[in-house]
Amino acid sequence: MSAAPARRPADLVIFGGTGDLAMRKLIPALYHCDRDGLLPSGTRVIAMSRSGLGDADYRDKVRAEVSVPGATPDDWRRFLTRLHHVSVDISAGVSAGGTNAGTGWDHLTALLTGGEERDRVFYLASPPMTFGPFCRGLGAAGLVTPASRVVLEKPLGRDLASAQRINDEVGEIFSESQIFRIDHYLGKETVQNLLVLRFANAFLEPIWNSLWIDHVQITVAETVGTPGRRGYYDHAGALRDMVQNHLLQLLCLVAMEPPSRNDREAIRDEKVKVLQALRPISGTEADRFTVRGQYTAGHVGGCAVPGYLDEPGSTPPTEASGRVETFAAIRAEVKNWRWAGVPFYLRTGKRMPFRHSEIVVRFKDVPHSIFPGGSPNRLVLRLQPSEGIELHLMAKEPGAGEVALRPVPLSLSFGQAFQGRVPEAYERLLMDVLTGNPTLFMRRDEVEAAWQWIDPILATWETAGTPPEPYPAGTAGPDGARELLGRSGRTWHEEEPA
Ligand SMILES: NC(=O)C1=CN([C@@H]2O[C@H](COP(=O)(O)OP(=O)(O)OC[C@H]3O[C@@H](n4cnc5c(N)ncnc54)[C@H](OP(=O)(O)O)[C@@H]3O)[C@@H](O)[C@H]2O)C=CC1
Ligand SMILES: O=C1O[C@H](COP(=O)(O)O)[C@@H](O)[C@H](O)[C@H]1O
Repeated sequence: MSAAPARRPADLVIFGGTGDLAMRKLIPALYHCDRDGLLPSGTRVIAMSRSGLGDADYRDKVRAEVSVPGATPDDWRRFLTRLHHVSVDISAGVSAGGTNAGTGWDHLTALLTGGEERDRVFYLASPPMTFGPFCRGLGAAGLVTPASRVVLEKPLGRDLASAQRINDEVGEIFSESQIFRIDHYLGKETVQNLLVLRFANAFLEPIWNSLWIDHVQITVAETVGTPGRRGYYDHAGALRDMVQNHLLQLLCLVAMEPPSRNDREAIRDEKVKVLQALRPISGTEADRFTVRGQYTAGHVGGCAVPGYLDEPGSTPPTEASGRVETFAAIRAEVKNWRWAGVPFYLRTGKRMPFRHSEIVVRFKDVPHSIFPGGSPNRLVLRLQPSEGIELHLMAKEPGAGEVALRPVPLSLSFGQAFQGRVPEAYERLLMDVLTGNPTLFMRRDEVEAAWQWIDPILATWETAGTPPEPYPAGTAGPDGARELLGRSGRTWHEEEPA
């Protein structure tokens, strides 16, 4: 495991500790950190929600709902003793000066201020509109010290204006160096490896530009739908949930200039420049260069699944549910010297036929072909389900007679090359927060530059008055996504010869 162990015990307060993110990702990641000996003794995880659970109820809930392959009873026992739960309703507010008896804030204060001194990390795994009130609550309760840190989950806000408002509200309580804006894609091994591939190998840089590269495809396809998440997803959609953050971060890492140092500010400076160079897409261009879809009933992995509108959710579908996109595809362009004229095709969707996330860099045709057939080289960076890199080269099919060409992949599988379990992104990132390393987190200007580009697309979609194109669950998205590339004679990677 590459993460550094924490040196001092900490209190990690997870606001939203009963939610989907906490139960599916954060708690399993913390379990692994604990099992790998990275959490000093005395480190506690304090979950917060309105649920009214006590410590014992919360531990039972975690044990019943969280599954960790290979977990042992002893490891569970030790880990569970670290868990606590505090009930609080953020909408009830908090008042300064200790008049919060019975609100949950007094309970949190007692937990954090009694006993040995620990680092304090506040992880906001709750809807973004609760971030400001929660930080105000912490400030009023006097719980923020100069060494405290706060982690903000994505998407930060719904648009540029709300992101700025939340950043301002959080900034009233925490300084920028205390704020860790998380995008868990930056904690994935292959994503970090992209920087190493580009900047620790000499051969790629000379061809990493519009002279050699025809286009780039970035795909994050999921088989999961959104059961139980309607309350969140109806107000988010794929553009806010996935493109504004994960896909744009991937695009930045592919397109950025070489930073002068492996240093958090140098890397973040280069990413911001890419976001600022994105060609704006609005009005009629949004119709030409973007596609949105919503899944209907279908089959995924041989099982029948309902459409988005029939997903069981905490709330019944509304008019907003009919307009929300579960699939988005965009033809983006980075307007600078290196990338002039190179389309970056971004695509993400729920209920796709396979879970696969990848970046495909498609090179240009050879300038003069002396063999029949053949196809351009492709560099494929696989993020999920297994992580690895493939370089598709042209090779001659064995045999006499006329030369026949076939693309053959040179493959590197991280699982095979590096023995042992590859840590989940959240393990790495949680340890970075606990040890105070912000390199893989987003700076305020990055998040806001991303919204600046997303906003006009959102505005066009919201005023369009047309619903997203339907696509059956288990298919590769609406027809429009194929047409987005097809207009230029290109095809999505999975439709090219293997
Ligand atoms: N789920 C995922 O895979 C990912 C989610 N995220 C982000 O994480 C955040 C949470 O998402 P998710 O876990 O899916 O959402 P959920 O709706 O599943 O969970 C929300 C959590 O916040 C608590 N909460 C909500 N409102 C209040 C309130 N007023 N006072 C106190 N507690 C409150 C809820 O508890 P209760 O209702 O009991 O009070 C619950 O614990 C979102 O910002 C999302 O974008 C980011 C990456 C991945
Ligand atoms: O941030 C989010 O990410 C998950 C997908 O994460 P992955 O690591 O499993 O690829 C997505 O399902 C969720 O909707 C979104 O909020």
